[in-house]
Order: sequence, then structure tokens, then C-alpha cells
Amino acid sequence: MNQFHISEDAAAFSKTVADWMVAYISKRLETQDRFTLVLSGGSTPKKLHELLAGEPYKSKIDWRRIHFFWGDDRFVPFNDDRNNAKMAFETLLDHVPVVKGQIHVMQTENITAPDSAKAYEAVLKAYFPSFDKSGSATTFDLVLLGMGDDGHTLSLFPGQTSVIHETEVLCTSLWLEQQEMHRVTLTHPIVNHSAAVAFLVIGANKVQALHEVLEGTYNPDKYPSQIIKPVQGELHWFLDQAAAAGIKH
Ligand SMILES: O=C(O)[C@H](O)[C@@H](O)[C@H](O)[C@H](O)COP(=O)(O)O
Repeated sequence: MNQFHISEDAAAFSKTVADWMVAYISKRLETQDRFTLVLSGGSTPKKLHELLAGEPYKSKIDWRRIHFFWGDDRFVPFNDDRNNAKMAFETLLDHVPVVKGQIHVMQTENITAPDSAKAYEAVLKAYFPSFDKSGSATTFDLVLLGMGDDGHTLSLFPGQTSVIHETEVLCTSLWLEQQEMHRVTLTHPIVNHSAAVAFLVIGANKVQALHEVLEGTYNPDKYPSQIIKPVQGELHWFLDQAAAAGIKH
């Protein structure tokens, strides 16, 4: 069931997400020791990260109990500005008291993309040993996802049919012709078995894609974000009014 959180503008959007995350993380940590959080790439999360890295949010989250992962990354060196992990460290992780051993970056140096995906799969299997795609075991506590103006999410891009429908591995790699780079990405099963998924989508340029993803014909090969359907978890859409202009909510 989609849960919508629509904010007036980008600034209010980041605050809405931050407030919700503080409450959600605190609630889950009342009954468990750790919180597994998947960060999204792209530009949308930057302001959210910067908000969380400052007061009052910084002291409201028990950072030492959070384990960090990425939904995908561009297969470029860490010091390349296109690298999602680099952005996350610069805007958040370098500014809050995280436990270094609980931050799981997708390797993009001194390894091939396929081997990086295999290495990440091993980390995921160590965290979620009982996960079985056909079962009901929960994986991550929260997966933050962006959505491109073409309806892609993670690195599941339109036309990348085998990656979109991949169910045998938890993490895979692909060659993205239009960006002339490899990508490493989680596949939909491990995301769809998480306790909660939160799409973060702002901007008028996302109106058409959001309308198609939410209200158009189901066609994940064309609109890959449609493949994200939590089995038992919550599905949240954090939007600004600009992006939400084309949907009934
Ligand atoms: O590595 C990436 O690019 C992301 O994981 C990707 O899925 C992103 O979330 C969307 O492209 C939205 O990006 P923006 O937030 O920049 O619009």
C-alpha cells in the first residue's frame, strides 16, 4: 500500500523525510540492536543528508547502531564526484559518529564490476543469512530510493530487462551504454523484502515518470521503479508538490 508524504517544496521535503526517519529508526531500535539502512545515490538525498548531519537531527539518531549500505553505485573511483558513496561521506557519514566497520561501500577500485557485485553479495548474505527470495524473512530496515525522470531506480534502467527481473543474485553489475560506465546494483528481491522502502522524488522533471510508475500500465521493463513492491514492508513516497503534480493521492 503506497503511503504518500507530499511537501510544498524541496526544503520542506528534506525536513519531512528527516522527521519521519528519526521516528522510524527510533521505533525500530526500541526492539532490535541494529538498524540496516540503504542509502540512495543521485542528487536528491544530498540536502537530506546535510540536514541529518546537523542539529537537531544529529543527536536524535543513534548512529553507532546503524549499518549502512548502498542501493547502487557508479563503477568509478571513490574520489570521482559521480561516486554515490563519496557523496554520502561528504554530506553525512563524515559528520556523524558512525562505526566505520558498519559502512559497506560497493568496491569500485582494484576489482572488476562483476566481482564487486559478488563481493557485495557476500556481505549481504552475511547480514541476512536466512533470506530466501520466496520466503518472508525481512532484509533491510529501510531502503532509500531515488527515481530518475525515465522511471529508473537503483541502477535498474529501462530496457535492462535481465537486471530488472534478476532474482537469483542479491547484487549484480551491468554496463550502462548511455553513461559509458559499469554500475553495481542491488536487485529487486532484497529490496522488496525490506521492512520499509522510501522513494525520494522531487522536481517537475519527474512528473511524467511518477505518473506512469504509479498510475500507468504495469510495465517494469519500461518503468523499472514499478518492480519495487515490498512483499510485507511499507512503501513510502516522499515527494514535493512539483513531482506529485501528475498523480492522484
Ligand atoms: O546512482 C544513481 O544515479 C541512483 O541510484 C539513481 O537511481 C538515482 O537515485 C536516480 O537517478 C535519481 O537521481 P536524482 O536524485 O539525481 O534525480
